Amino acid sequence: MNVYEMAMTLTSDDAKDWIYKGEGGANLVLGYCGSSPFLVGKVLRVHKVLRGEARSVIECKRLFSDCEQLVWGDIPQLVKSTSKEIAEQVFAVQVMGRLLDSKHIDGGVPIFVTKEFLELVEKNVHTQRPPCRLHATEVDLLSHSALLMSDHSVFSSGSLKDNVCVAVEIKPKCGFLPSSKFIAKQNAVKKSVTRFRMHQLLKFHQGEISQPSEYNPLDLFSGSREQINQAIAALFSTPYNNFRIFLNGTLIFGNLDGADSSKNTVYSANQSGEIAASIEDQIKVLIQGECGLRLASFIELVSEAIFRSGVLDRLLAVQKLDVFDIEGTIHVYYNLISEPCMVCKNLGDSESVQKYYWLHTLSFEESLKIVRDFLIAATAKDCSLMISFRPQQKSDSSHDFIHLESSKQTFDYKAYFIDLDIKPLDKMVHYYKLDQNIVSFYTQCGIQVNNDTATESL
Ligand SMILES: O=P(O)(O)O[C@@H]1[C@@H](OP(=O)(O)O)[C@H](OP(=O)(O)O)[C@H](O)[C@H](OP(=O)(O)O)[C@H]1OP(=O)(O)O
Ligand SMILES: Nc1ncnc2c1ncn2[C@@H]1O[C@H](COP(=O)(O)OP(=O)(O)OP(=O)(O)O)[C@@H](O)[C@H]1O
Ligand SMILES: [Zn+2]
Repeated sequence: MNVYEMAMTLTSDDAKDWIYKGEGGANLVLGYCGSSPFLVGKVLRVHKVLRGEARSVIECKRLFSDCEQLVWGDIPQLVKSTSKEIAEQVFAVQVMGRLLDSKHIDGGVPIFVTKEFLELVEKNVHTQRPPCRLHATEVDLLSHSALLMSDHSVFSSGSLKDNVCVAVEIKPKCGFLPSSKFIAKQNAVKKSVTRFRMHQLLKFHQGEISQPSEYNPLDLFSGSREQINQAIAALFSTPYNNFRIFLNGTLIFGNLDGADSSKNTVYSANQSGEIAASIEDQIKVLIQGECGLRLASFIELVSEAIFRSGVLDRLLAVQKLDVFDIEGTIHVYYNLISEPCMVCKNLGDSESVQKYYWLHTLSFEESLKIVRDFLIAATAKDCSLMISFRPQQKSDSSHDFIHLESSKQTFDYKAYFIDLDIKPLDKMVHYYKLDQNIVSFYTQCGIQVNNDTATESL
């Protein structure tokens, strides 16, 4: 059955029931505030386009290029998708769901939306959109559909009234150090300093953030309770677009936009104290205990959920499908598009030429697999994890749960990945250039590198 057949159409009359929830670079996310039982506890993910991007270009653009049809050819439903929303749903469920465990995936349901609905919604949320996002992007009024998903910032999407829920959203980014032999000698630092750390320093230099994040993805993915705890504590200090907390679906910590303002979210000692006190106060509906201890208990709860669920172990395994690193995969990409390799063209020494030559001898089938795995890994490096908690309800013990000794309470929890979008093949050159910029900035700055907690002299 076509997914649209069981769905519905949102028209101008429905627009008033959809409120601003958040947005990233590519999508605007709306929360439902109406009373339709089918929609309570749902969010709507609406596509955006770059402001001013020629409509005719978008209209003509096919969903998948010829080469992408080959890359994803063994998932017929994906390449035959008739809308971006269907492609997103199929990719999330059939590709990412199989790798990450379908229990943590919500593909959503594509539903029809009229142009008038999109226009009205865009107008209604206008004042809440962060200026930088508003300036750069607008709702794609030519979309005929949007993705309806469960709101993972609440525990149970059916009835919001019945219980208290605190949820965290974490964008963990890449959790391992690459070891590919195709990493050039001058870029060897990539094997000892995380991409996240180096990118933070570049963003700081470019004025995008006011201080590099204290968060270290290696801690979060370490599998050690103590290090996971450290990672969560660091996310509290510098949340940027990597960390948010919601109370009953409303943001209480971090920023909605995931863009400039959140990238500038650095708290002074005073502010940190005030914010910690405010969070302490707000989470008392979930966590019992003395004031001053509840936040630490909450961090312990989040860490324990990550530790016990193993959800990041799976994510890490998917990220590691990027075996060759972009420095190897970029050559293979040129095999696929049947164009002369722009990287080999600029190689100086014959040793490197020989090293990369091997990649150009791979068969088309082998090249397809390498690039495909790289793109899947790219999605896994950019997705977010939402974990929602509620006090355990005796009547319903079917959920995963955690007993927290510090507050002597038991909590149900659920973990879902969001933003499992397919990455376009034509982003490969961008990936290569950005990687080279990140690493060359780091090395040129004369940073003393011994390990990931290197002494930096910026
Ligand atoms: O390249 P990165 O690591 O900066 O990741 C981009 C993200 O930046 P950030 O996490 O802030 O560093 C970026 O996030 P922001 O827009 O900066 O919040 C997007 O997630 C982007 O993906 P897409 O182009 O929307 O599909 C992301 O692009 P991809 O690399 O995942 O394609
Ligand atoms: N199913 C959901 N439940 C609750 N909140 C959600 C859900 N999906 C998205 N959100 C909120 O909306 C924000 C933007 O969503 P999303 O990350 O999907 O946008 P995007 O444009 O694809 O992001 P990116 O810039 O990373 O590509 C998220 O950070 C999250 O706070
Ligand atoms: Zn090459």
